[in-house]
Amino acid sequence: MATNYATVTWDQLHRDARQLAEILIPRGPFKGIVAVTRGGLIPAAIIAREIDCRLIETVSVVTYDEEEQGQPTVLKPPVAAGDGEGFLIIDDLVDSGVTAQIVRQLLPKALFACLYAKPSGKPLTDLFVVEVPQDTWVLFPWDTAPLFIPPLARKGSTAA
Ligand SMILES: O=P(O)(O)OC[C@H]1O[C@H](OP(=O)(O)OP(=O)(O)O)[C@H](O)[C@@H]1O
Ligand SMILES: Nc1nc2[nH]cnc2c(=O)[nH]1
Ligand SMILES: [Mg+2]
Repeated sequence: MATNYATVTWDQLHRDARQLAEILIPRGPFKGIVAVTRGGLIPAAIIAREIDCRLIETVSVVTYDEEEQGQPTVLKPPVAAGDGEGFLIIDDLVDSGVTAQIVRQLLPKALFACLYAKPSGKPLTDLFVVEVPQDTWVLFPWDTAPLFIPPLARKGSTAA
């Protein structure tokens, strides 16, 4: 389990994805985007809109169950992207870098970009927006929901 948590809101994610799109434009144009599902799907959709790219392929890699890291499994290969030449790979984040390494092996000629990078995964990315400490678990907007919390003054009160 992580020691710390960092919550990313929809607004923040949108801003970070637009910032990544801005630094990607001079590296393009791209034939298409390969989104690493599931986490890369929403960032890829935002970036596709900004860089004006309509061809989206997916690669599905399952590595985590909740916060538990397991053996990575490729559920769907990115067949439409060939060896990756001219393609851009988008994921939400790199943590250990295992997922990025597998995707890079499948698409050796593609550019790999993500929004957030922890130190272990950083060397596996070509571009990212924000570095996150290794001991921090990023909570994406799709992982969370607003929750009622009682006012501080009522803390410890037995009243509902
Ligand atoms: O660098 P790593 O240690 O490999 O971790 C990063 C990967 O972990 C998460 O995916 P996850 O396996 O949880 O699947 P999901 O995207 O379908 O939620 C995240 O979306 C990255 O793809
Ligand atoms: N949501 C989420 N998924 C991950 N998969 C690997 N690391 C992380 C993380 O920090 N947050
Ligand atoms: Mg993922």
